[in-house]
Amino acid sequence: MRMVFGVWFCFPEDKDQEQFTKQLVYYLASFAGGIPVFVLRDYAKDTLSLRWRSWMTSYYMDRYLKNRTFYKIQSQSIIDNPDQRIVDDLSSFTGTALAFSLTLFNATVDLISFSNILYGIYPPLFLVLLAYSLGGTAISVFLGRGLVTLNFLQEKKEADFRYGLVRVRENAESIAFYDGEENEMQLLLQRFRSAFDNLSKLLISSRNLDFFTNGYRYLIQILPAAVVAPMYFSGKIEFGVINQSVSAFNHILGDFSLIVYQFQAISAFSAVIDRLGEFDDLLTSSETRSVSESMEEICREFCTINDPSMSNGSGALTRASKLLMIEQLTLLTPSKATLIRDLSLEVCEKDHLLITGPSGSGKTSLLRAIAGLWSFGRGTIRFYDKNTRDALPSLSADVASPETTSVYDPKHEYRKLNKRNSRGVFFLPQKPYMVLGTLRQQLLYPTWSNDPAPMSDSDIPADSLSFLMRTKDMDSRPTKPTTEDLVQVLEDVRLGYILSRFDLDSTYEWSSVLSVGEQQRLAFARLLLSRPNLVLLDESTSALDEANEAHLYKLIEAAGITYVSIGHRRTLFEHHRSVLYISPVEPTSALLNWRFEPINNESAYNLSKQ
Ligand SMILES: Nc1ncnc2c1ncn2[C@@H]1O[C@H](COP(=O)(O)OP(=O)(O)OP(=O)(O)O)[C@@H](O)[C@H]1O
Repeated sequence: MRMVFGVWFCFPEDKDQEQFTKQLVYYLASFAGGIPVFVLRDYAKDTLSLRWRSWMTSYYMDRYLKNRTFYKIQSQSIIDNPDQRIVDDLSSFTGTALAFSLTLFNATVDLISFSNILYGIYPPLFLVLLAYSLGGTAISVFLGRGLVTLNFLQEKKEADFRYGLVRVRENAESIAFYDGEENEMQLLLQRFRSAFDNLSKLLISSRNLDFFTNGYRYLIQILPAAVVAPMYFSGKIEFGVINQSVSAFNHILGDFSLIVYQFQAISAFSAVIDRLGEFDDLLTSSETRSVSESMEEICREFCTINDPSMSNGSGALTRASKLLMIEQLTLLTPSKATLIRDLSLEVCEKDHLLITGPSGSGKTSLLRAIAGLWSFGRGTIRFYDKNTRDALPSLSADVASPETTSVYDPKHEYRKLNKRNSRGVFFLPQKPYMVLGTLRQQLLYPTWSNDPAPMSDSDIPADSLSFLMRTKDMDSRPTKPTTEDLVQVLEDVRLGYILSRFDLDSTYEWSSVLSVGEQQRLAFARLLLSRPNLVLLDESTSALDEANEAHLYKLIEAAGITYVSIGHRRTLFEHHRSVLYISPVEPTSALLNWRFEPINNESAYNLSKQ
């Protein structure tokens, strides 16, 4: 704005008052017209930036959460702080990219307008200015070359420090029990110091660059007056032309020196682009790998068998009741040590299996492989979905896999469906996971979200962004449990009493306000609501007393859910039909390190003694 009005409003040196008044009116009129234009331009820029950021955030989150990329990044420590890249980097990328584009556009318009003026007054001045700014740009790029790396590191270190503080918040109770404040303080200070040291280096580099930038900016200021003044004294030009040339010179200098003046902002922007580029490459490679799933050495297959096959004699019936088959499965650690060798087994309906063995023998890794979270090894894991949509008692859910197409192929009995997950299988991890939200949301997780009934397009507010209004795929969701169902299931898992303390719709930090045993019972409540065909339980009752453990196992058995549990407790044997005992692999032996046995009182006793 200053740029536009500054040149128009100058005093006429011949004391022509009429001309002065005319210019004053022009000035005020442009001022009145210009203000809304400039304010609305900034508003439009910020709104566009916000919308762009919203779209990019939703796009990146989608890819981050797809194909379990978030899990791979975390478990293999592939890149640092993906959360910071999604929150801060995307925000500054969209904001800065638009601001730079606008600055570039303004500079181009400015350059075109003022080049004519300056070139008309004295062409060599224009050429000197061009040479000066090109030289200045080259020197500032040379002096500031380390700034991109320093900015990159600064982003990382700040994010590491913030993550350290988040971990203290998340693990407040454990830290308080350990009296670990001093250690935490040291660890956090170490992270902060690292950010501080890097920032100090960044400030020194910026200061050095500033010496040059300021010298560059002010050294040349005298040039236009020095060159043009002799022309005025010799009467070749009028007095106002000196002002005009100085002003035009400064404008063109600013336009040509965009890189010099904005170097620090540009280097910070480059660091953001580097971090986002790294993240984007990782997400793309994860997507490509999931497309070529057949390349994975541990092959997971999902098969659907049609109901008609169940009536084709007893053989077909046996086959139809199969839920899970593992063939020749060898599990390795990332460092290629063998955990489990050539495991083959099958789990049929109601054939509840207990997996046991010493700590570190690979039980959880086996469950991870079944869930598709562990890819080190080889072999086949096959899930069967009988498509028995109405075979289970209907508390509230219909769990037959909605993603599969029921296909009966008489030649092969089943067909590979190449999908990553099946709604017929549910996993309860060792550590109960409580989502952020209400008690109702805890219970509905992960099958339903707490959104209201299906939204039609007309329900979506006109100004909302469609990509932020995501709901779960309606067709694939079983019927949502009612409030009565939720209360009933809490009673079933003996958690009814918490309703006197918390409302179903109250929000708390549930992992802090519920005991671990209560959280485990809540996880069973989720399971009962979802009613899968098969559940894999990883020490999911470890925090419970024996009476509650027995009660929960009876509940899921009565609900028709087949379960595979990992556990060490002797009491677990009575709830299972067979046991898989895994022992640590002997590096020098080629023998199998597992044993599969039906459970009877004697074997239960012997195995529990090992
Ligand atoms: N992400 C990983 N990277 C490297 N090694 C791992 C990883 N996860 C597990 N391991 C190793 O694999 C081995 C088996 O781990 P796993 O968690 O399957 O044991 P587990 O039998 O379930 O033990 P526990 O009974 O103590 O829970 C362990 O030695 C463990 O250190």
